[in-house]
Amino acid sequence: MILRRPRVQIAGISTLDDALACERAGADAIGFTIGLPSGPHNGLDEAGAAAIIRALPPFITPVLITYRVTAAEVVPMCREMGVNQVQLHAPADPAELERMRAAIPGLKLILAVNVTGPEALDLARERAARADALILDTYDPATGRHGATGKTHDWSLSARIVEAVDVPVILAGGLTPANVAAAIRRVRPWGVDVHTGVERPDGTTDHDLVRAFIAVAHATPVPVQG
Ligand SMILES: O=C(O)c1ccccc1N[C@@H]1O[C@H](COP(=O)(O)O)[C@@H](O)[C@H]1O
Repeated sequence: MILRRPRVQIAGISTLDDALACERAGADAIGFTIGLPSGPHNGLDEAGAAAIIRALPPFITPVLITYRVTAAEVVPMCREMGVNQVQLHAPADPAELERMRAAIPGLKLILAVNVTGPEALDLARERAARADALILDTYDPATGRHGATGKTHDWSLSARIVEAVDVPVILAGGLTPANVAAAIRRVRPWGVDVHTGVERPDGTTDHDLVRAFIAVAHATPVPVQG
């Protein structure tokens, strides 16, 4: 059995200092949340994200995380930010996904699946057919929200989704330095992603938590599928 370390994304990054701290800690990707119903995260817009991305060193991937789902909205955001990896957190029409692919060379589409129950399996299979990767996140019925809930979901369902689809699966939702090893061992995802679990109560990114999260994730290898 071939083992390798899971990929790690840190989401909700809004300053160059935080982005460089994630890179130094070994993050593979940095998620910039733009186009959310709740408005800019820490005031970050496309221009601010573009300035951070231009200042990054090589070998770390910037990702646009958004609820926007039309090519008319997403393509200009990608071009302004200089990204070709997009994480969509709302259902997108297949034709819109194709328009995005036609407009952004080398586009990687990461489609979110909210693991609300067994019905998530069929939804995951359906979305995997149009995605380059899936991200499994938590839906919080108390707020009607998903994304940055800081809450975990049923990892046994996430593990079943990993087994059921042929695309990389990223586990998200309530991960922290304290639970990420157990999550990786239970779900065996291609990667993990965290926002709330590495933030301070004031919403700023805690570099010590970032370093701890990445160190634990890297110390918990996963079997290579296929
Ligand atoms: O990060 C956000 O602010 C966000 C907002 C809306 C949709 C998705 C968002 N981010 C994604 O949510 C996961 C889980 O967040 P958490 O770790 O439970 O706080 C995060 O990893 C992002 O991919």
